[in-house]
Amino acid sequence: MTDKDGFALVADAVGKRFGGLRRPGRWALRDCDLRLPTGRVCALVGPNGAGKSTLLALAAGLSVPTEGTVTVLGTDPASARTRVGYVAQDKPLYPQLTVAATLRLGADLNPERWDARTAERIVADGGLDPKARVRALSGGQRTRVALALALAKRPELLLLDEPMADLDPLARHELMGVLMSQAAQFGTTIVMSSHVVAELEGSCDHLLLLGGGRVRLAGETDDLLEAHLRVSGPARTALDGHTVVESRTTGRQLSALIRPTGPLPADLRTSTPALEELVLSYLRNPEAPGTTSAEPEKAAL
Ligand SMILES: Nc1ncnc2c1ncn2[C@@H]1O[C@H](COP(=O)(O)OP(=O)(O)OP(=O)(O)O)[C@@H](O)[C@H]1O
Repeated sequence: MTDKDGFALVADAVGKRFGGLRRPGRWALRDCDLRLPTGRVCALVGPNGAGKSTLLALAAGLSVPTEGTVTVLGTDPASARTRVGYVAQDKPLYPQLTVAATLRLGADLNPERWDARTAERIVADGGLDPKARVRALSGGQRTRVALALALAKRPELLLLDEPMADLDPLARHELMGVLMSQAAQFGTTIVMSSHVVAELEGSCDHLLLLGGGRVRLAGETDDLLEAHLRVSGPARTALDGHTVVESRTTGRQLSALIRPTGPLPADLRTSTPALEELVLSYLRNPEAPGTTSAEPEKAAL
């Protein structure tokens, strides 16, 4: 038993810097520590350039960290590759192949684990002609083929980089349902980056928010929501001692999103924020201190 058992994805002090030794670029990821328990559906959010794709590529074993270690399914990412499904942001496929030939290639590359029925059903549900060439498909149709390949592999960890970005609303709804049923049926861990937070609400039970290459929020969604409060009350109310993520005063009214660290002034009204509101507050306030474990502050209440 190691401290990494029970986790699908672990990052220990991971940093990634692009560029060569002579001209090193900026850090795309820095001091990244995270522990994602097995079986979770994790939303990976953050502004453009935050490091989401970089983290997913490291977990997929397509790139190596400059410092620190990434552990996937208890081993190094390259060794875990057959047990991991990865759909990159640009959904790379062979343009000259037909849809049917693409699925056959998936089956040939994954002889042990291939679930042909799942692949064929996902493609058929999108009304795709198996004889159509990939180059003739729309962006959303290509995404469907890429998701069919990744899901048919029956991965233990599924890494999806903005999988829903170019799907129409019905396709999003349907494929999100397919992902959720895969997670429920096989205990698949899913990490899914997205800019549409509302779409992740209700599906994701874990949240990872990156900002400027660092982890700002990480934990079970319910714990993170419980650790925060939306408060409103008289403008002069002092919030000293509490962690203020965002605060606004309009006339004589104060409204704020905080992580309380003890009892609050009696004249404040409080409510639990929605996930989208929580994420937007952190995105609007890049300097607000994050938390990677909701427990210590809750314990202080
Ligand atoms: N191959 C590369 N070479 C040089 N810099 C890179 C490379 N890939 C990413 N970066 C840089 O690393 C940082 C993180 O990029 P990354 O693509 O991981 O962000 P992201 O959170 O996925 O962004 P987005 O939401 O726009 O997709 C950015 O500053 C980016 O310019």
